[in-house]
Amino acid sequence: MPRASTRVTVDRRGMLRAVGIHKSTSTGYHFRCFAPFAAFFLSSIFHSSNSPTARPLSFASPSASPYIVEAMLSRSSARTAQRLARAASRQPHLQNVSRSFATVETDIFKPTKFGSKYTVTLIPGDGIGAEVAESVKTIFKADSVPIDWEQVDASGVDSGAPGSAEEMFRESIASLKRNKLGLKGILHTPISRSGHQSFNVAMRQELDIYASVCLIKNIPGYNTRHKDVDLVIIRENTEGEYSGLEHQSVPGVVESLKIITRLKSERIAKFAFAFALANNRKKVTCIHKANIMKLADGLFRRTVQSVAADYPTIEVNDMIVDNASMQAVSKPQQFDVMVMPNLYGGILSNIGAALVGGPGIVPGCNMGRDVAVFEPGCRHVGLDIKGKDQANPTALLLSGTMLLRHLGLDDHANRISRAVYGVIADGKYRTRDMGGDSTTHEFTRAILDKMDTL
Ligand SMILES: NC(=O)C1=CN([C@@H]2O[C@H](COP(=O)(O)OP(=O)(O)OC[C@H]3O[C@@H](n4cnc5c(N)ncnc54)[C@H](O)[C@@H]3O)[C@@H](O)[C@H]2O)C=CC1
Ligand SMILES: O=C(O)CCC(=O)C(=O)O
Repeated sequence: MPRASTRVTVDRRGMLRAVGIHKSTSTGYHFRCFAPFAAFFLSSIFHSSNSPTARPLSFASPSASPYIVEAMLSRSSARTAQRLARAASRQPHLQNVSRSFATVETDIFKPTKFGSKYTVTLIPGDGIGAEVAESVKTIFKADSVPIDWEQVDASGVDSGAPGSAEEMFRESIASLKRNKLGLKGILHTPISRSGHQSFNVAMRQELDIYASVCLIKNIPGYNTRHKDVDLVIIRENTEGEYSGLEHQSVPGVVESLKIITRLKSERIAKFAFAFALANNRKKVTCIHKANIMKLADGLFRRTVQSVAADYPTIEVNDMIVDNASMQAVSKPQQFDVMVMPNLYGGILSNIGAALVGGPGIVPGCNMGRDVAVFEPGCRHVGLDIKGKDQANPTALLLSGTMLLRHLGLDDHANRISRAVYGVIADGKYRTRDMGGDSTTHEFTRAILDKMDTL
């Protein structure tokens, strides 16, 4: 039977490092296994520090892409990491040693792997989904990425066939439960049809992929109004305003329930602080509206503050969501990691996307205890440009490279992301949303050509 463990170490700079070891006791076959650490995905798409010595906890080798540093921890190893971080911060001598600290047996999940290939669920989604998913498949194939896609064409668009949308949705959930790992576009939710539940939301709730991570950072060579934007939006994904509990008390009076629980607030807060710690980020800002929703957002805010006490090395502050929106467009550089309830995350990830170039370039993921689903961080369907060969595939491609890193396939991730950034920096091929006139196909071709030169 395969067994897995995590070794957590503190390096000579006092940084925590975790290495997953997957052991097959029957074959004696050992390999480094990154992907199973789904419960805490700790990621920053670019190197977040100017200091050459300050490297975040990372599975990427020091020679990996200068842009990308990512790390993952299982739930239990993350807990251990937190404990060790506290211990290390109290014991200065630990900052100067490099030693193996602990071995933790974990309840890690195991993505499906046949032979040397992973099976990953691919849900292209509605609107531009098919086109950008095609771009990902083409580029991954060209780089011989060891992934077999299990594609499920779920859709929120009403096809008229009774039950078919629901059936495909159920199939996508089954596939994700089986494979533990997915790449997903966005499913449309008609505004006008009452009673039609959002499949996106239902999926996050059913799989309990509770932590949405949206990476907002300027792309080198693509200038927007603000420079040096580098912030991470961590959003509770399963409750809050998205609980879907609404009813009409009497005609003309609707009650819509926002659910905030201490348990879910605590786990998203822990995720945010563990993320900050692991990625050498300095500050966590709690976004809320506790001046008005004193009970709900008050609980969220208090919970974040109490979790913060376990992370003395990370600065913490909080900000009312209205002000945060204004601050984000006027002085986004003040933000580092931001943690918030569901709806505020939707709004701020849209503001964030606009700061750095739009929804077409912002990657993201949704992390749970058992399942990880990578999807564009700013979740747009793009029905208006469906089938027009105009979509920017960057957001899905970079979400895909995050997935590769999650699997420990750093070489593939580095090559692909370098090619994407390289093409954007060259400026010759850019899609319309970035001010160019390249089609999705031309942009994809340019990335393939760039990969040949790397
Ligand atoms: N309407 C829906 O069914 C859903 C809406 N949402 C939420 O609502 C927000 C807005 O959604 P919508 O109004 O449906 O936005 P949308 O899908 O209409 O997108 C807004 C604009 O951005 C463009 N765009 C988006 N992605 C692009 C890409 N990759 N390349 C080039 N252009 C791109 C679209 O063409 C469109 O002009 C989302 O951020 C999300 O938070 C989320 C899921 C489903
Ligand atoms: O699924 C939908 O229609 C909306 C969900 C949403 O707003 C989001 O994913 O941010």
